Amino acid sequence: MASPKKKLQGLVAATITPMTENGEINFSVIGQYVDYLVKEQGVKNVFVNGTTGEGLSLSISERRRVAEEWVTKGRNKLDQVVIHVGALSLKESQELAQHAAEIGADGIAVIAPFFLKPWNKDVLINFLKEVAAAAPALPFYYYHIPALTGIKIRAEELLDGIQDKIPTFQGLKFSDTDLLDFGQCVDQNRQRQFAFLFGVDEQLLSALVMGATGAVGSTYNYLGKKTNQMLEAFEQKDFSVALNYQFCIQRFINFVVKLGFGVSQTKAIMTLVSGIPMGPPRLPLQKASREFTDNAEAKLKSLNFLSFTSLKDRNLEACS
Ligand SMILES: CC(=O)N[C@@H]([C@@H](O)[C@H](O)[C@H](O)CO)[C@@H](O)CC(=O)C(=O)O
Repeated sequence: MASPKKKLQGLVAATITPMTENGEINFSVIGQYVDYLVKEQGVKNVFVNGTTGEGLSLSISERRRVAEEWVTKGRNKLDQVVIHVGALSLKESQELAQHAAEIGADGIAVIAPFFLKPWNKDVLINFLKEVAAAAPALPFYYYHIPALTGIKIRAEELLDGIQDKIPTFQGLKFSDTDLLDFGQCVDQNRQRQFAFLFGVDEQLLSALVMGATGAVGSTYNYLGKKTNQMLEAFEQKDFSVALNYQFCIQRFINFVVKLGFGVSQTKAIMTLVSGIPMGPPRLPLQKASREFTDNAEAKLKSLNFLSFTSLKDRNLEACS
């Protein structure tokens, strides 16, 4: 059985794949990106080539190179680099899993194949098992994101007996709002040392109450520091302070969701906050509009998530 150096916990940034204006991957900024996450956001774990990283829009060779760059640039800086290796083709998924092991990644994650779909839990487990077997020394995480895959098999059901089939199974990345399902995953597996990583950033506090051991998300790229303050307050059992942080984060996410929020907009916000050019997304996604970026910038400033340019910008919704 795979035994990770230590359990994956705390915040995990779902990394963006930086691109140039002509649509090529901009590998040259990944080193700077690692330093930014560690030094400015206090985030030392990354989840590479997932939804935010447009993993399914990259070629297999691009995915391999992106994974290599994160592992190389993250060495001695990041705690864990988990590579998402899910694909529609089992063979491609296995190739990526094996590659992740070869380059020294700390874990692999897999989504359910979503075109020709597994029609029940056993079929899905069989698919995951075959992928996991290609990297038998790496911790394996199931990436549950039913709104995007369309696979509605409950995570609770999937976890039932999963280690008998997949001995390297180490945890769940749960990107869904069904807290009954999430809570039952935790409750029914209390004797096991699984990582329960929540993936809906705006609801993380509720998931912590349910027993989440960590979180993977897009906003930890630029709101990692604020979210870490929430985690600390929760640890200290200072629940009203933790709630204030969550509400503050929600105010921003709620604002951008109303404008239309997704991977493209995450790229624009991260460029704005970090100063590292993330570039446009790849088709079929469209670049975020100038109007979106201007509005997001004003909101970030008013919430105190970005430094003020002048005192008159201040207002009362600022979060401390
Ligand atoms: C659908 C989606 O992209 N969800 C994000 C969240 O971090 C999301 O952006 C955030 O909760 C804001 O809604 C993550 O769960 C995705 C993720 O972890 C990934 O990129 O693999």
